[in-house]
Amino acid sequence: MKSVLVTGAKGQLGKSIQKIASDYPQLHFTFADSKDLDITDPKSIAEKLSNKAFSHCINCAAYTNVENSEKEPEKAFKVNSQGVRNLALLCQEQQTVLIHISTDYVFDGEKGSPYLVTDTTNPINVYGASKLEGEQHIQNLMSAYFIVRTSWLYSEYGKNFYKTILQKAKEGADLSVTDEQVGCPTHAENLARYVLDLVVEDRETYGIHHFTDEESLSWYGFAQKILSENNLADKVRLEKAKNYRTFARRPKYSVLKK
Ligand SMILES: NC(=O)C1=CN([C@@H]2O[C@H](COP(=O)(O)OP(=O)(O)OC[C@H]3O[C@@H](n4cnc5c(N)ncnc54)[C@H](OP(=O)(O)O)[C@@H]3O)[C@@H](O)[C@H]2O)C=CC1
Ligand SMILES: Cc1cn([C@H]2C[C@H](O)[C@@H](COP(=O)(O)OP(=O)(O)O[C@H]3O[C@@H](C)C(=O)[C@@H](O)[C@H]3O)O2)c(=O)[nH]c1=O
Repeated sequence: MKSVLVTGAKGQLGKSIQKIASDYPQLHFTFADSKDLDITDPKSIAEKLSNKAFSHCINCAAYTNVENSEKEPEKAFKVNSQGVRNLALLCQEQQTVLIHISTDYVFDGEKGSPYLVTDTTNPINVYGASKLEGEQHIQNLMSAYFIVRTSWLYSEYGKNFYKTILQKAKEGADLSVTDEQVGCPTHAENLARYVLDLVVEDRETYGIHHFTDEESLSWYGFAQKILSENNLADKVRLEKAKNYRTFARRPKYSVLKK
């Protein structure tokens, strides 16, 4: 039986994997949150990853606060770059296949058409730069790995754009949302199924992969969809924001091509 370690298990992807784990009875799961396993601490990783206990490790641990990453870049790099390096070293030593999740924000958004896995990266914010460094450590240190880039994750768990918009709408706030960035919102459960299928199917197509849901939208378009799915479209005022103020720059167009 394949044995799968899931790090960052209390984040939205980690929880989505836990939700569907019973659909994969052929896999044995160990879920580790940041207290059980801190990827910035090599000793903490080695306590779990020893004696070749795991065939696969799905790394859901990350520093995902895009705005705070600009203010505290060292925190983003510590987890998304150094932490991932620690994990890659141990996985390589233990012959554990690493399935690592990365982001559309490794691209600058200037291409204007969907990004291929072979396209040049050029992050324009700290979070994207830290995630790119994480990817590079894995590529340099490992032979059996999947780097799965995805985008605009949402789910019932954690903090995400879907929940923020819904919350604001339910409070009766007027909404002002940018239409200046386009990407593919992706339900975390669909990504969870994709990564678990990678494990089950024993694929050895190692390297970088892109996985997103199909529809590309602006954040404004996504907000429209969220309101209409929740029968709130007639009840809330939604306007297109021009120059919505943020600390971090974000790619204008970050659709990923599978
Ligand atoms: N959210 C999104 O829109 C997107 C996310 N991604 C990537 O997908 C992956 C999953 O994202 P998502 O589930 O949304 O992220 P979340 O922020 O919901 O979860 C991340 C988890 O990582 C944990 N964590 C943070 N630091 C450490 C550490 N040092 N050691 C162990 N665990 C740690 C956090 O725990 P705690 O809260 O206890 O610190 C948290 O539970 C990440 O790699 C992210 O970069 C890619 C594209 C889009
Ligand atoms: C909440 C809100 C956001 N916005 C804008 C700000 C920003 O430009 C855009 C998205 O906002 P957020 O800050 O919610 O999303 P952001 O944190 O940028 O989301 C990103 O997270 C990381 C982890 C990823 O890897 C990316 O794929 C992407 O999902 O929408 C509005 O215009 N109006 C609003 O009311």
